Amino acid sequence: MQQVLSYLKPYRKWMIVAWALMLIELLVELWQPLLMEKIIDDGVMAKNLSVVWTWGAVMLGASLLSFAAGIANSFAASYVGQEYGFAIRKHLFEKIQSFSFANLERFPTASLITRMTNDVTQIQNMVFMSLRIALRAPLLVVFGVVMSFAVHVQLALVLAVAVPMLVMFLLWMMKKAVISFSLVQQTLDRVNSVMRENLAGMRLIKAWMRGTYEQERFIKANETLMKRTISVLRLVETITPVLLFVMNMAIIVILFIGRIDIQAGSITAGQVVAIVNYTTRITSALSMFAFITMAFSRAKASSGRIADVLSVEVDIEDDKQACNKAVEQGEVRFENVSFRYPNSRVLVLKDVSFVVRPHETVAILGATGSGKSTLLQLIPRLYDPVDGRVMIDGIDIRQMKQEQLRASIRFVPQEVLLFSGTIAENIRFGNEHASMEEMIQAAKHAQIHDTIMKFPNGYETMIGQKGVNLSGGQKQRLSIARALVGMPKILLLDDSTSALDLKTEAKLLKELKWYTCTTFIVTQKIQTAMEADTIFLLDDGKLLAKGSHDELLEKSELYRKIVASQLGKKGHECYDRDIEPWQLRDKSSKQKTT
Ligand SMILES: Nc1ncnc2c1ncn2[C@@H]1O[C@H](COP(=O)(O)OP(=O)(O)OP(=O)(O)O)[C@@H](O)[C@H]1O
Repeated sequence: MQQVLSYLKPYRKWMIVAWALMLIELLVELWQPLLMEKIIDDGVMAKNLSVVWTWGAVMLGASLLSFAAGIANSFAASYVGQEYGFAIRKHLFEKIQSFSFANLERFPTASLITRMTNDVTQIQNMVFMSLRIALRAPLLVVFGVVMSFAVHVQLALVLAVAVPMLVMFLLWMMKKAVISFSLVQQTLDRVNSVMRENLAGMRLIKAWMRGTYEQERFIKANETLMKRTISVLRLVETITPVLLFVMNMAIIVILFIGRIDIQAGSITAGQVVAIVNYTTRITSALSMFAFITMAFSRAKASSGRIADVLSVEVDIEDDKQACNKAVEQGEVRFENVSFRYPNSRVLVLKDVSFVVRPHETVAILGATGSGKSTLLQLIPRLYDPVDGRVMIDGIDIRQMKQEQLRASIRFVPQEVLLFSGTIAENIRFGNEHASMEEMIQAAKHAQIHDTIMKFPNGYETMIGQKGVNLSGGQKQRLSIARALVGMPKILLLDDSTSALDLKTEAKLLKELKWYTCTTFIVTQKIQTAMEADTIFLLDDGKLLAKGSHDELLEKSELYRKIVASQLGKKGHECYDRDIEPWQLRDKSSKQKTT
């Protein structure tokens, strides 16, 4: 809570103003029963109309002052609440942006969204309440009892018994409510997560007719949320009836004793009315506790969840002495690199060592799950190895500024992610300063320019969320264009040409030679690998073999098997470099069918 509340510091002045206004309201409220006492005893009972008029006017003026202070306090409280919410959301967003992949994996996306929206709103509400009623209510209770003693000690004793009992009861309820509200919040996360998965996978759900299953999943999550919310509301809703019962009993006792004392002449009617008035004001202040309890319990649960995000130690940060040098050559060296994902004990890369010279093209082949994507992700330092080191241009990348490192690398992940916006905006995501010519050039090299020109609005064509209105191959080529426009020193293509036909892919790979960058291409296709200068053969996280196509045919049994399984030919026949790779596939498939 303390960490989250520390963001209130810049609004201290406004908070003081709000509390000062609240104090004016409180003072008027505490003064009013005394004014009533005066009007009743010196005016009504003494039949002195001028006292009634004079003190009635004072009471009216005090009420107007309290009303104005209340409105001004509301404005100040809303201002602080909104500004504070804005600041926390901003800090949360910045913190999440600084997360490494490993940090991100700790929090489900839906949970981060709930924390940034619903949890921040809960804290905002608490701040508003703290400035508006949360402090006023307890002060009113304490000073209400004190003032009652000032009016009449014997009658005030009734309040001195009832109020502490109720306060104890409220504290006990608050403790229980905090636990229940944190459960509600977790269930809300679950509902958000089911909804998010459902919306993201709607096409698959419809195509596979899994609507009923999804509906049941949602109903289950929604039902749990409803039940938990009802149970916590029931808890909180018992507060007001208990409160009213005890305070009404207190009023009956005060009136009973008051009647006897009036007859005995030890108290005036005005004093009894004043004490009853304090009692009703204390009751209303205590009943605010139900709302305050609710708001504080929710805010406590929410602040814990927000603090969880804010206090995450970002595990990939720039070293203080990190060099601020851009990548110049693009030489990539792995020295005995081993890696396991933070949430796993299994080594995914095992003692991998290699050097890739600047401007060389490397194809990475290997079975699914052999660690190809993982190897690529270590180059822009999305994760740090558990052993060994990754070096670029002779510098350990942990000694480089991440901004410099990543500015020179363009990573095209396996799963294409496009943003809603125009095609031009999506390509410029790779280089916001790219001119139209540079953009077209990148699109041409990525073999997507002609397709774009066929769209009625060309480069201004709007792309739907995640590129829904594009084919798989179009999306892949667009994401490659986006990488090329950044003129990278190191280009990482993670199976990014899998949806392309062999002819288009071969053209694209040829155009890549125009770029003076070191290129890593993860692929499952032997024809793609054959285009590279060097092929890495990964097997179960180990770099089993490396070399050119010819060298691997000679020295690797596994490579020969892959070649034979894909091309339907004996390895040595693939030496025939007059045949374009896509022709090789066509030829082999024809052979198979004849
Ligand atoms: N974020 C992660 N957390 C834990 N384990 C992971 C994570 N990502 C991948 N793995 C595991 O690491 C291993 C290597 O995965 P990787 O994605 O690098 O394989 P790959 O060779 O690229 O596979 P594919 O060809 O299917 O894409 C797999 O066993 C996978 O289950």
